[in-house]
Amino acid sequence: MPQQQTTAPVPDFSGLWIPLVTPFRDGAVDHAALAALTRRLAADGVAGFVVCGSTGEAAALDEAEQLASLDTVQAAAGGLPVVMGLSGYHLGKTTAWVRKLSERPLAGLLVPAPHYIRPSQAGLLEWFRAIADASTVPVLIYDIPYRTGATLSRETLLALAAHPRIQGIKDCGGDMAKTRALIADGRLQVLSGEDHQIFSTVAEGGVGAIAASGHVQTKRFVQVLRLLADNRVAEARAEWQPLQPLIEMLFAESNPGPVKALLAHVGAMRDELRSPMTRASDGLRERLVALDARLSRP
Ligand SMILES: O=C(O)C1=N[C@H](C(=O)O)C[C@H](O)C1
Repeated sequence: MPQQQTTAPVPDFSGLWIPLVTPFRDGAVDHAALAALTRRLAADGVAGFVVCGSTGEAAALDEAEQLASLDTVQAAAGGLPVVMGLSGYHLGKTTAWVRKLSERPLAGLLVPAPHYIRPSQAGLLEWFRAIADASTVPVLIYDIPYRTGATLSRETLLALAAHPRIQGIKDCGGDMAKTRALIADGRLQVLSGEDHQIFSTVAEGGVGAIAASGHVQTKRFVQVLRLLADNRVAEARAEWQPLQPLIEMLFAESNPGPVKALLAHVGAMRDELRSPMTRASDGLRERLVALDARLSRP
């Protein structure tokens, strides 16, 4: 009798993933706007969605709001995969949340190092292993030292790559040598988490990006990644170069203020954030609107 196959298929995290903003209306999550945004992005060719990333202002959402946002996105995503972001620094509470989220049909969990407490590399190994053990869905490491205060070393990341549930990394580490080592190692799917590094990371062998800027000019971002996947580097560069000033402007003030300002300008949502995150300044909004209009001309 043939042996039963027990190895889970390797999930595919390639392409452009959107870490969705959370639209608000008069202080509450605007589910109608979130669903409409998800449907538009799916039609524009994105590979999947991240709910409750940093761009989603997850820190300002309670658990019920996070789960309701996830439900809205999963219902509107047209079958595209959805990853859920989480964060914390209390291991017991975080693993309990991971177990609860694992009951959902998720493509993965996006997990940063615990913020504020700055554990050792051994402590970081324990954190990610405990979370991956608690999860029944794939885990993507969210390496973002400038937000968490904890730097994951190359050795730690390579050790974590041995865990069967840890399948990828959203790389905001700011260390191209580390990025290259992970790509060369080949066990983790490397996604750029820094919008201005999408081209270089994917050209060097990364599989894709999780990029807030992809909320706007979506088809162009999708096209850059498709061309790179086809090794059409010169054509990809021609699509990529006009996007760079846009990315610069979208991060000139705290994300997601600028991207929400632009989405509000086209009527996709209200220009509303939860404190302490704030709206983009009027000057930046005007410059963004003008640049987006120029990029939208055929
Ligand atoms: O929400 C995310 O995931 C992203 N976060 C980065 C940030 O920390 O601002 C930016 C990236 O585009 C996506």
